[in-house]
Order: sequence, then C-alpha cells, then structure tokens
Amino acid sequence: MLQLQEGGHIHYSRSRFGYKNGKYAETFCYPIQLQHTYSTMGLGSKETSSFLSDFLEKCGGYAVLDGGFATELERHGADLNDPLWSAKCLITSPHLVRRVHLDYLDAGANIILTASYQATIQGFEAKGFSKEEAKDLLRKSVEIAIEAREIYYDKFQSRRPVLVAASIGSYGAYLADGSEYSGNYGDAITVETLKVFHRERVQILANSGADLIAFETIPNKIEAKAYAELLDEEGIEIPAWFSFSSKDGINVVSGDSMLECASIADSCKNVVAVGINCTPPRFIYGLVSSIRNVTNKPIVIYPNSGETYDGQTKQWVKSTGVVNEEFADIAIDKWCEAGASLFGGCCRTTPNTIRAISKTLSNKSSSTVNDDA
Ligand code: MET
Ligand SMILES: [Zn+2]
Repeated sequence: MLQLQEGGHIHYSRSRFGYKNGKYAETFCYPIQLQHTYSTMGLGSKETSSFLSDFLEKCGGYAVLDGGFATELERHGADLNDPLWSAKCLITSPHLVRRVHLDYLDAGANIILTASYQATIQGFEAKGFSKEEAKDLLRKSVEIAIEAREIYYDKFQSRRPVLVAASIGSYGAYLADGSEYSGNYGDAITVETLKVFHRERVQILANSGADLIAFETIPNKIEAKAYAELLDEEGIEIPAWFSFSSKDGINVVSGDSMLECASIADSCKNVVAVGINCTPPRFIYGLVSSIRNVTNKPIVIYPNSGETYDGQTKQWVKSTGVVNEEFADIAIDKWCEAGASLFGGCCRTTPNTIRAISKTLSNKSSSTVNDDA
C-alpha cells in the first residue's frame, strides 16, 4: 500500500498527458516539461480512431482499468448513503478520492475513472450549490485523478501508461433509485430530454483535461443514442467509450437489444471502445462474443463481483457463479479470446481484483512496456 503525506501541495499540469507524439515519454517526473505534449484535446478523426489502439500497444496489448470506486471509498470509511453516492466525497473528502485512485494505480491500473459517476450539476444544485460551484466540482473530479497520476509517477518513477477517464453515469444513476439497473425511465423521458440533462456535464468533462470520457452502466438504447448525438452535436474532441450493463447476459438491463446498443456505439466516431460494466462475470463471455459481431472497436469489460444490487434496500445481495477475485484467474483468458482487450472491475471489486487482473494480463502481454521495464 502506498504511504502518502496528506495535505502536501502537489503541482501538476492539466495539459500533461501520458504520452507524446504517440510515444511514451522517458520520464513523467514533475517539473520536467515535455516539449511536444501529447494531448487528446482536439484530436482529428484519424487520431481518434488510433488513439486506443496506440495506447493498447503501449500497454502490451491489454490494458487494466480500476475497480469499484465507491466500494473502495467505503472501505476507507466514507458513508455514501446519499443521492450523490461516491461523488459526495468530492465535497466532503477529496483526499479519500485521491487515495482510492492511488490504491488502484498501485494495483496496476492503466486507466483510472474519475469520481464523477453520480456527479451532476442537477444533483449538486439540489444540495444547495450554485451552478458555478457544481461545475467546479465536476472539474475537480478530473483534477484529483490527474493529481493522483502525478503523485504516482513521481513517487514510483513509473513509466506505466496511465489515462484518466471522466466517468459519466446514466440519468438513472442521478435519480439514485436503482433505475440505472432497470433502464425504465417512463414515457416522459426521451432522447431529447436526456440530451438536455447530460449536455453541460459532457461539455465540462470534455474540457477538463481528462483523456477520454467513460459513459458507464448505460441501461437502455435511448441513453446510448442521446450520448452519441451529444458527442456529435457538441463537436466533442476527446474520445469516449460506451459501456452497457446487462442482467440476463443477452440484452442491456432495460431489455433493449445489446446488439442495437453496441451498434449505436460503433457508429459514433468519438467512440473508441464499446463494452460492458457492472454486470456479473458469468455473463461476460457471451456478451463480448455478441458485441464482437457488431463492432471492430476494442472491447472494454469491467464486471461487478457477481452480487446483485437491491435498489430498495440499497444492499448488495450474494449470488452464485464466478465472483470477484476468481474471475481474474479463471475467466480473463476466455474473455480475451472472445475479443476483449481492456479489463477492470466494477461495484464490489477491489484493488485485489485489479492486482490479480494485472498479473494475469502481464503474463499474457507481448511487450514489457506494461510495467516499469
Ligand atoms: C454503478 S456502476 C459504478 C461505476 C463507477 N465507475 C464506480 O465504480 O463507482
Ligand atoms: Zn458498478
């Protein structure tokens, strides 16, 4: 486990990214300035299409994501029983947010996701924050992740490529009533209303210094459509991934067709990976195989522990099948065969899950660049 001094002022540059000109820099130690800083801001469509394949190559063919963010915050003592869920810590305990990013970097993550999953302007305003304060909190989620990456690089002189993905949870996540797992928004919610709901948050996170946007736990087709249209209409210049969740191993949680949802992602030029998260490990193989039929884009998967969330009691209920740390050992090979290349964990997974995934993948990797070679 990393030992860090709390409260130290860390300098970091928002414009300094993990690699430059498609090549990872020799060192990431602040304050060395990179001459031609690689930034995902303003990528042309050609660069967007090769963005993730270049990154995967630098990682040795496969990349490791982080694991359950809220889960790890709770392990550090955070009380997340709040409509903002993990985003509450952006207000009450940013040091814990940084700590959790560092735990996952220490476990081997190549991509860390910001604490903005349930952070929305509307949600912060409901807590009494002004619109400007709400926007600042969104930006802060990215700043903390970038800061954690800087600390990690400085502390370990690490050269492992690391990207910061700005997390965007669904409208259902904002409702905080478990409807991100039903995808049932009722007739009043349309592609248009969802675009209105998400527009400003997407704009802010796209300009926050994050390397990409992770649209996570997408529960239905209209939300996928809304995201795709927004990325287009707003001329968003950073890449994104679309990740869906499923509770039957065939469709997304609303019952909409996974193939149709994945096709929407495939047609969107900003989307550099399509995948599945917060879904039991036992469903992953079949879902990856079917997504592979509709896209050639990299496939990202980060299952949950296999337990099921009960939105009423706000508890996770145990279930059978492959769980948590086991999946790294017994399932990753199969998931690679089926076509996935980015792996992490979602709810109820921990840094131990990520450590196990990282170990399994580094044994598979064709290159030694993955760690501090
Ligand atoms: C309900 S899925 C949550 C995904 C988010 N990245 C988290 O781990 O907190
Ligand atoms: Zn989850």
